[in-house]
Formats: sequence, structure tokens, C-alpha cells
Amino acid sequence: MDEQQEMKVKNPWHRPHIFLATAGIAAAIIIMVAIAVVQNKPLQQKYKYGIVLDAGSSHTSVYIYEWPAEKENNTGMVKQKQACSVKGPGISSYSKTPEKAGESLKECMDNATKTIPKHRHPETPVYLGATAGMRLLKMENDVDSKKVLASVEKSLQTYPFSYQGARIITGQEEGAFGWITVNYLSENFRKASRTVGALDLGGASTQITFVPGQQVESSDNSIDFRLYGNDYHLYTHSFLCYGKDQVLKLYLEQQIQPNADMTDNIILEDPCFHPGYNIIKSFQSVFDSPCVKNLTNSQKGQNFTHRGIGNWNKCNQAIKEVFNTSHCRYSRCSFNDVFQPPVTGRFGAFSAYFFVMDFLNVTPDHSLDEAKKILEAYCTTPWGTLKQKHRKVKEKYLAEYCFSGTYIVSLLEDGYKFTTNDWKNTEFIKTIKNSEAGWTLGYMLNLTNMIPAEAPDTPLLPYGGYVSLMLVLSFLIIVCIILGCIFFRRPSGPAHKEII
Ligand SMILES: O=P(O)(O)OP(=O)(O)OP(=O)(O)OC[C@H]1O[C@@H](n2cnc3c(O)ncnc32)[C@H](O)[C@@H]1O
Ligand SMILES: [Ca+2]
Repeated sequence: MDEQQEMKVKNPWHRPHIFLATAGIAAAIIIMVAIAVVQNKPLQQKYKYGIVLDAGSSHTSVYIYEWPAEKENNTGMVKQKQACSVKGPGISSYSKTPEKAGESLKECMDNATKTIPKHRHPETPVYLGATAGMRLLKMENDVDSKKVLASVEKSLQTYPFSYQGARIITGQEEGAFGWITVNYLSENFRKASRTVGALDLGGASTQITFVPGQQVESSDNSIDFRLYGNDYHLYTHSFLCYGKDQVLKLYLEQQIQPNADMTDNIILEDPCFHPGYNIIKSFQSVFDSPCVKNLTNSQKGQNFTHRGIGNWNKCNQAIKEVFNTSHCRYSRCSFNDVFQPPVTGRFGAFSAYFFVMDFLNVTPDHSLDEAKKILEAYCTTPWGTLKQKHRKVKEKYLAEYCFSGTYIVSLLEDGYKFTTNDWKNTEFIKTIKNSEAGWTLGYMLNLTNMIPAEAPDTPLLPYGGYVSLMLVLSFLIIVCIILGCIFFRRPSGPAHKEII
């Protein structure tokens, strides 16, 4: 036998049946993998939508959420698609012209109509939740608050969505749903990891919510959830009048009281406002709220001069007085006779916590003492210098950052009893994975039952892992076949000779 013939015998690929068998097996495996890929491939994503209106005391925002239609119950799937800020003040400011409350929503709702695909409109739920501004209006004038709610309801019902109601949510709901939002977006439920507490500072109220290390002594502050197979016992409290706008009124009232009955020009020398700040304000404009005592008749038409002196230490001392710590009927309290267990774990602080600390450039790297130093420097800066430096910032915000920043530090330290270590565990946040931190997402997830009480069965392998495993196995099988053919078709010396 010549050399070429011998090569043919030794090389298994020159045996057609081996070649065909191998090619057949390889083709079968490729087809299997292809079928697996096609069968398991997520269908082209179809989205569903939900709309929540956050009717806050200072403004209204319209949030559009979206999630893949096939995966409603997979936690972590709902994302914010769009946020629209309604022009003008919060709906409670329309108490004397309620029809304008509904009208104010038009621009953002028209936007939502354009953003959400038409065929999804009828199944898209719309919820409106009003917070502390409307709570205060209800306390002041129940009829007016009903008129405002009727007005926004009428406006929302004109849209092609599935209207689900407009209501004033409770402080507990506001706190608990803020906590759900933050932990849902951080995927803490799905991963069963430690949860983070939620701190929300609005214009009229402020909320604190966390999983406490001890029993909650007052039923008002306790709320339970079963989410994704785990039980959560939360502590939550909402302090009405302790949002940053209303607490400023409380503070100014305390500052002004010694002079309150004077009929001549009253000058308020304020350590929380900048040197050079000198503005005439009416009593009516500052004290028009159920959070402060009724104005006397003589005060109603009167003005006072609000004069800044920029003294951070005095400001800090004066702010502490808005927290009443003289009485506590429980084993421990935050302030105003409200039970609070010791804070524990990490916290996400959003809304005005973020706006204020972001402006002041206070980052998570700053210690509590460093944050106080930053505030001290800001508070003592002359008003004229600040206005020059921050021409684009709204003057009202600019003037109030010293007060608001000092209040935030005091609320955490003197109010909630945060230690320097708890401060280190606190992050000022606006968004998590591009969705805003706030109560709205948690509210919608709860009302649409989108976080199941029990964890759904999960596939042993995720899709990507399954495909990779199939490919590796196919490759190994092919290699084994080829090696097998080569090995079994190459007999050793003498036997080989015999065959020839
Ligand atoms: O929760 P409630 O109490 O109903 O109030 P809200 O929902 O209207 O309150 P926000 O969180 O929207 O805002 C909190 C406060 O921060 C103010 N604010 C908004 N943007 C700000 C910014 O950029 N700098 C400083 N303050 C800001 C706003 O006027 C409020 O007084
Ligand atoms: Ca709010």
C-alpha cells in the first residue's frame, strides 16, 4: 500500500460514515442550541405604563412608570420613564380658586398622553396622592380641600387613562411607600439584603422610616409588609409642620414672639439669614398657616423687617427650640412626645435633604463636623456676595439654604438622635438608577400588587447562563467525538500491520 492510501486509512475524516456521523451530530447540536435560543429568547419587549401625580405642598409632579408587560411581578422591573413638573404652586394653594388646581395639571397630562403609546391608554392607571399641603388645608377648611380634590379629579377624568382616584394620603403611607421605593430600586427585596431607611423632607412635612432593632411601642408608628417572601416590621413617623417651609414659620414665630404685640415697626434680627439680608415682610404672608398660632387682629395688616445677622451658632441654638423634648410617654422619643426606637443601619435621605445638601456641596465624604463648618461659612457669607455668585438660583432658596441646612443637621442630630456614625451611614440621594426617590413608585407598586408577597419560582439558570452552558456542552461533545474517532481508528503497531 502506498503512502497516500495509508494516510486515507489512518485519517478518520476519509471514512465517509464517520464524517457524516460527526457532521450529523454537530448539526443536531447546533439545531438544538438554536431552538433553545429561539424558545427562550425574550420576546421583543412590550411595555406597560402607570401614572402617579405627587401633589405636594410646594408643587405637583407627574411621574410615568414603565415595566415589561411579561414581567409584572419580577421586582426591580418598574422604572421611571418621565417626570413632569407642573408649573405653579402645589394644589392646596388653589383653595380660593379650586378650578385652577385641575387646570394646572393640563400641560403635564397632555405630555403623558403623547409619551404613552395610544393602545396602552385605557389600561394605564392614574393615581393622584396629595400630601402635607392638603392635610393642612383639610385641617383649616375641609370644604375647600374637597373642592380642590374634586377639581383635580374632574381634570384627570378627561384623559383616556384608567383613573384610579385622587386622595390625601396619610403620613404613614407617605413614609412607608418612600421606604418601599428606595428598597425596591436598590433591589433589596429580591436579594433579601439589609434594607435602608428612608428620610423624606418636604415643604410641609417630614418622614422617617426604617426597620428598627426593637419593638415599636406605639401602633401609630408601626407598619408591616410581606414582600417577596420576607416580613418587614417598619417604624415610620411623619411630622406635620416639620417640612422645610412650615418649620421656618414655626422658627420665625418663636423668634418674633417677644416683639409680637408691638405696634411700631418690628425688626427681626435673624441669625439664620445672611448679613445684609433686609426684607420687609407682612405677618400675613409668613404666618398664614395652621402650623403657627392665629395672628392677632392688630398683626394681620402689619409688616416686619426681616434682617439677617448670619451667626451660625445662634442659628443652631434657636432651631433646636422647634423640637419639644420636655415630655415623652414612651421609653424613648424623638421629639414632640413621638416614640422612636434608636436609628439603625443605612439611610437614604431625599427631596429637600438632597436639594439643600447638593447646593451646599455636602457629600457623603464630609463628616458631621465638616458639614457644620460648611454651613457656618455659608451662613456668615454676606447676602450681596451670594446673590452675585449665584445669579441663576431662585432668591428664596438662596436666602433659606442657611436655615434649611442647619435645620437638616439639627433634625437628624437633635430630633432623630443621629450619632456621627449614623451620619456616615446616611446618603443624600435624588435618584436610584434614574428613578426618583419618593413615595410615588412605592404607592403604585402597592396598589397594582406589583411586589408579590412570596418570591416567584426562579429558573435554575438565567437565560444567558443556559445558552452558554448549551454551547460549552455542544463544543465538548464535538471535541469528544473527534478525539474518540481519532483514538479508536488508530490501532497500535502489529495489529495495524495485520489489517494491512
Ligand atoms: O411633601 P410635602 O411636604 O407635601 O412637600 P413637597 O412634596 O411639595 O416638597 P418637595 O419635596 O417637592 O420640596 C421640598 C422643599 O424643597 C424646596 N425645593 C425644591 N427644589 C429646591 C431647590 O433646588 N433648592 C432648595 N429648595 C428646593 C421646595 O420648595 C420645598 O420647600
Ligand atoms: Ca413630598
